[in-house]
Order: sequence, then C-alpha cells, then structure tokens
Amino acid sequence: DRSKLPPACNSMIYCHGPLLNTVQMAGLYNDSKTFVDMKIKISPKITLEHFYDMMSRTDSNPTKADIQEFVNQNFDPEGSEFEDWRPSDWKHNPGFLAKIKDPLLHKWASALNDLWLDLGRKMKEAVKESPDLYSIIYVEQPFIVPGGRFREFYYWDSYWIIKGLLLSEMRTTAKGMVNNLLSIVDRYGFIPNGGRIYYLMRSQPPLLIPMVQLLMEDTDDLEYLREHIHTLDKEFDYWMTNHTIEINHEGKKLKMAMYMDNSQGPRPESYKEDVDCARHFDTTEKKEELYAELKAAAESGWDFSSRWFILNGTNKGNLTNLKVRSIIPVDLNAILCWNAQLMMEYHTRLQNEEKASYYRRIHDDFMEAIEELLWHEDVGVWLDYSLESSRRRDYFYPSNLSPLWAGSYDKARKDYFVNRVVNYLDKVKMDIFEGGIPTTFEHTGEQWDYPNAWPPLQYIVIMGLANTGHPEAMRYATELATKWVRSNFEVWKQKAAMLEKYDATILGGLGGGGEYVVQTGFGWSNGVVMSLLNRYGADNFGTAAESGAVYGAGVGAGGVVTALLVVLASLAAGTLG
Ligand SMILES: OC[C@H]1O[C@H](O[C@H]2O[C@H](CO)[C@@H](O)[C@H](O)[C@H]2O)[C@H](O)[C@@H](O)[C@@H]1O
Repeated sequence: DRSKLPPACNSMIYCHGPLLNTVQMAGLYNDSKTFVDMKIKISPKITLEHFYDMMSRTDSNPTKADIQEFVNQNFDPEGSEFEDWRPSDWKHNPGFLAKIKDPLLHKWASALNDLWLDLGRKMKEAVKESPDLYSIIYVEQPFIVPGGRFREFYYWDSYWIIKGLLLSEMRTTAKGMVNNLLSIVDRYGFIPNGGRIYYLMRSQPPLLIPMVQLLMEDTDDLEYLREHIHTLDKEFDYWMTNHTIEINHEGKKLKMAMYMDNSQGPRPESYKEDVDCARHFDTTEKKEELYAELKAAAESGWDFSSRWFILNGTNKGNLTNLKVRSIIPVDLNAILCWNAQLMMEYHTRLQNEEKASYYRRIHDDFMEAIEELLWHEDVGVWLDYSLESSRRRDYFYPSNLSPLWAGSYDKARKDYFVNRVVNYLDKVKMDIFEGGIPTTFEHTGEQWDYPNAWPPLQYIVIMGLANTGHPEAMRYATELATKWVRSNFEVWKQKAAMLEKYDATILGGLGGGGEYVVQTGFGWSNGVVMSLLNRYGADNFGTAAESGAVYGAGVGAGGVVTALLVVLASLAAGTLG
C-alpha cells in the first residue's frame, strides 16, 4: 500500500502539495525543473499564505497569468544559491596536457581543462543560514556540476568529474567533492540522486567508494581513509539494507541488488511529465505504481530506457510499461561487488580483520550470484534478469559488460570470460557504429535508448576491455576510444561545446530525445574524454612504427593516437563529412 509512504521530501513547496501541483501543472517553463530550483523570497510560510490568498481570490481557478505573477512575486530565479567562485587549485597547464603532442588535440584538452572554471559552483553563506528558502542541499565545499539544467551535484556523474579533476591536478576540488558526499552520508544515511531535497528519496549508482579509491590512487592517504571508513560502511549498508532481495535460483539462495523507490507522488522536478504519463492509469494505486517505476528508473541513472520496459516478456512498449523494480540489473550488482572488494581492501589496510572478512563474504556472494544468475556462456556476456518471467533479458546494453570494468568476475578464468565477451561484441556488430557505443538497439525516443551514446557507458566498456590486458579486448577498447574521441572532437569543432550525450550512429552526431533538450557543459563528458586522451593520447605518440597505421585495421596499443592523427589530418584536408 503506497498511500502510507512519505513524499519525496517534507517541503510543501518543493516536493508535494497543492502549491507544487498548481505551479507545475500550469507549465510555466519549458523545463519543469526550473520552478523547483527557484529560491523562496521571504519564507515558506508566507509563500504558502500568498498561494492560498491567490487561490481564494481566483475561486481556486487561477489563470496561467495569475500563477506566473504569484511565482514572480514569491520566488527568485533558479541559480540564486551560488556566488562567483574560481577554483583556487585550477592550473592553466596541468601535466597531462604535455602528453598530447598533436596541436589540435592538445588545444582541445586545454579547453576542457578551462571548462572546470565554468562548471564550478560555491554556495552562498545564506544557504547555510536559511536552508528552507532553497531546494539545494547545503554542502561546505565548492563542487563541479554537470552543466545546463543540472545545477547541483549528481551522484554517479561525480565519479567521472573527479577523474577529470585529478587529471587537471585539482586535488582540493576533487577531495572537496568527496568530502561533500561523505558529509551527506553522515547527515542523511545515503547519497541522493543529486544535491536537491526533491532527490532525497532515491539514490544513483553507488560510486562513492570507487571515488575514494580514485583519491587513494592519487595520494594514498591512509589517515583520510581511517577518518572516513565508517561513513563508507554506512553507505554500503544503505545499499545492502534497502536495495537487495533474495532469489531462489536452481536450489540456491542468491542475494541480488536492484533499483527501488519508497516514496509517494510524481518526481517534483518532472511533475507535469509524470502526471501526464499517469493519465493512462485509472486508479490512484496504479498511478503511484507508475511514479515508483519512474523514480526507480531515475535511480538507475538510465532515465528513461527500453532497458526497463517489460511488455509481454519483451523490451517493447513505452513509459507505462516501466518495470525497473522487476529487473535485476547487471551494472548495479557488478558495482556493489566492486564496492565490497574495495571495502575489504580498505579494512585490511586499516587492520580491521573482522570487517575485512565481513566484506570478503559479501564480495564472494556477489561474485557467485553474478555468475550464477547473470552470466550466460551461450550468449557470451552478462544479462539483466527479469523477476517477472524468471528469465534473462537477452538485449544488448553496454552495461552487460560492466563486470569487466568492476572486476566482478573470476580472474582465474579471465581468458574464458574475455574471449566470450569479445565474440559477443563481434556478434552484436559493435564495429558498425561511427560515433560510439549505442545505449540500446531500441529506437523509442527515450534518452537512454538508440541512437544515443552516453559518456559513462563508453568509459565502462572501454576501460573494462582495456584493463583485461587481453590483446583482442584491448584492440576493441582502442577502436571504441578512437571513435568516441573523434566524435566528441567533431562536435567540439562545430559547436565549441561538450554535450551530455551524443549520437552513436553519426561521427559528430548530437544526442537527443527524452524529456529535456540535450545539455551542454558537461561534467562527465569532459572527464571521460580527458581520461581517454590521457590513457591513449600519449603512448608511442607519432612514432615512426605507427605512422602508417590505419584506423580500424587492427590498431595496437597506442594506435588510437595514430588513428586520431590520421583522422585529424583528413579533417584538416576536408576529406571527412
Ligand atoms: O530531470 C530529469 C532527470 O534528470 C536527471 O537525469 C539525467 O541527468 C543526470 C545528470 O547528468 C544523470 O545522472 C542521469 O543519468 C540522467 O538520466 C536526474 O538524475 C533524474 O533523477 C531526473 O529525474
């Protein structure tokens, strides 16, 4: 019975109630998120009084103009919570740039480094003093936002942003972002989807523990780890307590993780979209079930995608067929298995033997469950699992390869797994896409579907393959990295912008679809390209041995650089479209 569940948050302005309903359903702004990001001018109490005054003045039937006037009089524009800030650790010329010898790529990487200056945000002291005037969740340290409509931190985006920041040698900003997330776990017991109160009833793919690992790889500060290990325990517990179920599979009990939702009502930031979608259902109960699916999909980071549709056992349908809460996702389980591995390593280093064994058991259980339930020798990859049909969902998603990235497979049988996965990529014809790896093969118009290609998914597949050290897999990784960098660079040349998502089918194609227009900025996109330029951009750069290599013709380690050079030369000569 969902009628007893709490709303997204307690605020009668930002999360639930008649004011939110009236303003959001009036459709005052192109983007529903605009209103819930505005600042209350005087106080929530007075704002509500003014709202009820307007309602009684208009016989509870205000026109759009009445509502607009009410909003103008009671709210300041979105973005009012920030002051000007220039990161004190920003450098004009971080070391990794020197590795990129090609002048065009070097210039681009340097421009990406400059973008942190645009994407940095620091909250005003006023937010700390009067938090109830804002939807933003106050954090002490300045941070980097994704960009565009995303004016707050996002949980899983922050992983790739921090990767980029560390390459830019912005260690204080990177650590500040992790510290903010740690403080949020201390305050709320988990990390919300993003840094707004309306995200407080759901999370996003759990990458805090891997973010701490990024800091550890950079500075190996054991005291820092000791100071925060309990907070990391708490974050891990949140997932194990609130996001796992037990499945009986061929006589075995397997504990598996999934995305969920335990709140009432539509997403406040996409209120109208959700209410309109729920019109397809006739009862409050069914509408609430849909809202729960929409929020669980947002928690997965894949909002929205045919990956979560179940219609007569297939992945066809539309948003009304969302069944996120009936699907065991490969990526979440792989990431939690990796989290457990890292926690085991951290506790071992801190000499907490009991804790280390506790995490070892969890890790081993995940390893077993992932192989038992999600790995399929005949397909050659891991697949999501449907609880509705008790069957695998045999569809292509980049997340099918996430165990390679997360290291959640038996390394003693690495050759077996990697050979099968490489065959799988051949089978799904991954080489035909010019602009990157598509999110799915379904053309639904949703943003996490064909033909969109998302930066984190490119990274997960490329690094997953590259880190195996297996020659065939590394060659695939190199080719995929080349395509991604080429395509992002092509868009950069045309628009001088980095996008949130791209089109996998076109070199230089823009992403689209979904409920808002493609955003620029863009945190994780910058982090991913910087990582790829760093990893591939320097090796054997321009050596005579590779200068003859042709893109796609079996490039070896470092061949991506040659490939990029070939492409750039062709672009300069105007021989590519
Ligand atoms: O407002 C709609 C949805 O927007 C966010 O999702 C998308 O952007 C995020 C930030 O880049 C990204 O983390 C997510 O994967 C994207 O789908 C937000 O996270 C959703 O909760 C929200 O409903």
